[in-house]
Amino acid sequence: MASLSGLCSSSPSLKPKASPIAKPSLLPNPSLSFPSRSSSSSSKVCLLRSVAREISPNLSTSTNDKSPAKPKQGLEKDPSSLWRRYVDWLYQHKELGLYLDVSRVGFTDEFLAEMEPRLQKAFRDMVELEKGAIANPDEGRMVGHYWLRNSGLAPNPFLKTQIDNTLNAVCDFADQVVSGKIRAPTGERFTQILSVGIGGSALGPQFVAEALAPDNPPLKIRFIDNTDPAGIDHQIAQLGAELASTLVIVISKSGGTPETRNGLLEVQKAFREAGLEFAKQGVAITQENSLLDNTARIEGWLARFPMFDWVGGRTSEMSAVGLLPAALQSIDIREMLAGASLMDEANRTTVIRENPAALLALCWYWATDGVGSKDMVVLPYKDSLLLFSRYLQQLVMESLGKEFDLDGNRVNQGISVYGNKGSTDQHAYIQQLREGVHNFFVTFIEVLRDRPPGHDWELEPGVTCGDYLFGMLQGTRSALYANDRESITVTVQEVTPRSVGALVALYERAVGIYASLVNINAYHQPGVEAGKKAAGEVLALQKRVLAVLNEASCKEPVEPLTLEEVADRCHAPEDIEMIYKIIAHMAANDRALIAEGNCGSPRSIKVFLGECNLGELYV
Ligand SMILES: O=P(O)(O)OC[C@H]1O[C@](O)(CO)[C@@H](O)[C@@H]1O
Repeated sequence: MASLSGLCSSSPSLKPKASPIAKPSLLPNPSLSFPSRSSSSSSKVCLLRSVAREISPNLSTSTNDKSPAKPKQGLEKDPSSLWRRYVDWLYQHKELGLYLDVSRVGFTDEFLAEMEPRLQKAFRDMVELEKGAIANPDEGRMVGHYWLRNSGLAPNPFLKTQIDNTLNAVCDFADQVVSGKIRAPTGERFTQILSVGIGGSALGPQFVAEALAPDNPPLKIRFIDNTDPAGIDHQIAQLGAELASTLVIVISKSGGTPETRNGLLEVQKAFREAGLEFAKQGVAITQENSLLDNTARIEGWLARFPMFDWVGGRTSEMSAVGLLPAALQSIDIREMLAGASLMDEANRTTVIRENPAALLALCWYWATDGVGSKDMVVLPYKDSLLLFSRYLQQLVMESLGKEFDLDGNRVNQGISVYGNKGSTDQHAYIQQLREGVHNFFVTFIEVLRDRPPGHDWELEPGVTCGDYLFGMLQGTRSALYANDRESITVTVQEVTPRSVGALVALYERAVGIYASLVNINAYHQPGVEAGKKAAGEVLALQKRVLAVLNEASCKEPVEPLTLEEVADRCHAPEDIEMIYKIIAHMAANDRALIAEGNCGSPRSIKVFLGECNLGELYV
């Protein structure tokens, strides 16, 4: 395309073919304190262990008398009743070292009784789903992410073999890359991974890398997860000469997501400019015969791994999507799968208080009145879990945020999720949570192990840095509860592949159960299509605008057009605002576009191209 310049640019560099019109610049006018002494400086007592008990199937003895139909009263504040509630409801998964505390959510016996049959229906739905029912009716698809960590559950031997073969292929390939058997074309080992993907094809790998990658992984990972050219340039620039030893993993279930395609094209251009052969460093993870798969096959990329039709993007962390990047960072993916599988097993019981995912779903329903009336604030008190809330944002909101229920009723369901990490957020928005608008419930994620053994020290007598983090969590939980703000606490011993696998599985199942409680399809995302379609229409309109301008700019003399004239000639008078935005955007990016008038008053603008005869390019 010809050189470009334009609207709102201070230095229009183009020479319009012929124009009597002056071209003025169109730049717009412009403490918590802790006791410092402790009798024991190295208390190793595990409070949770000391109160954990074998869970009995009896229902709660809570004294609150609320039901979903009634407005909520204040929460239980009597310390001994609260302690009893804590002990009664504490869920423990011994093998996973995972605890779930729902005592600071004020659900009542009446609520439980009301929800019991609905939860039993949800359990039956999950059984059917795991057996291979078309649990995603709109797309006519099975929903099989649970089979990924226990291929024996797959509804037929063909799928089981597909899962096993893919896992073996991922492990083999990762082993060969890490050991140096597979090398970059220069003969060096691969040192970097550049992952290109978006949404479910990025968020899981990002979360897991942040949570589990060792300090010095054999391959370091970075991500292109947008079509922001500056962001892409930044990632490529950061790789510098290491582009030659970078494995580029392009991940897209559909194989046709525009942002991912753009990322790939940009990376391929960088390879060309560096004199590198992309195909020898490219890996595709996508559905068989997708556009991406065909491209990778025809161009002879280094490797291809399958995505399955029955795995959704947001539940794909245990497929090749999540496993390959993790294995290349030497994260133990079989442990991740084992953690997820153990959690799945726990979530198959029909005894509510022994089923952690059901407990979560129940609490979500209680806290949000089953209509998303409150937001879920996720606060991991561990830096490495920073991206858990972002990961959950897609998992929960893309799954539950639906206009219609399964019977076609308009329900506008969903639960908003946000969060960052504690105690950092203490100094950002906890003020509002404690005292401001009461439109949320909190999920604390607690990690008992502060540091690897042998590294801890007391920065003041009896108190370590991790004790402060612990204190901040407990203090925030208590302070919120004192002001009737409900919270759930999920506790794990350590951040390990096993516990991360378990966390992913816990939330995947909670979303499935909750979806059943509110009778929606959690496995499609029709709302996303509207935005994608509209974006396509904007780009099509941009091409029409360019074609119209090209024609007017090829006249002698050049015919500058008002926005109304452009819109009329595009046969799109109703799109005049979008046309203005298109022109402003192109002008801001030095495209071959000259505009006169005042940027701030669109009616005064007249626009033409700095060059004509761009021919058929825009048609
Ligand atoms: O893996 P794909 O097909 O590129 O899709 C990426 C993401 O786009 C969506 O389809 C819609 O945003 C997500 O569900 C998905 O995770």
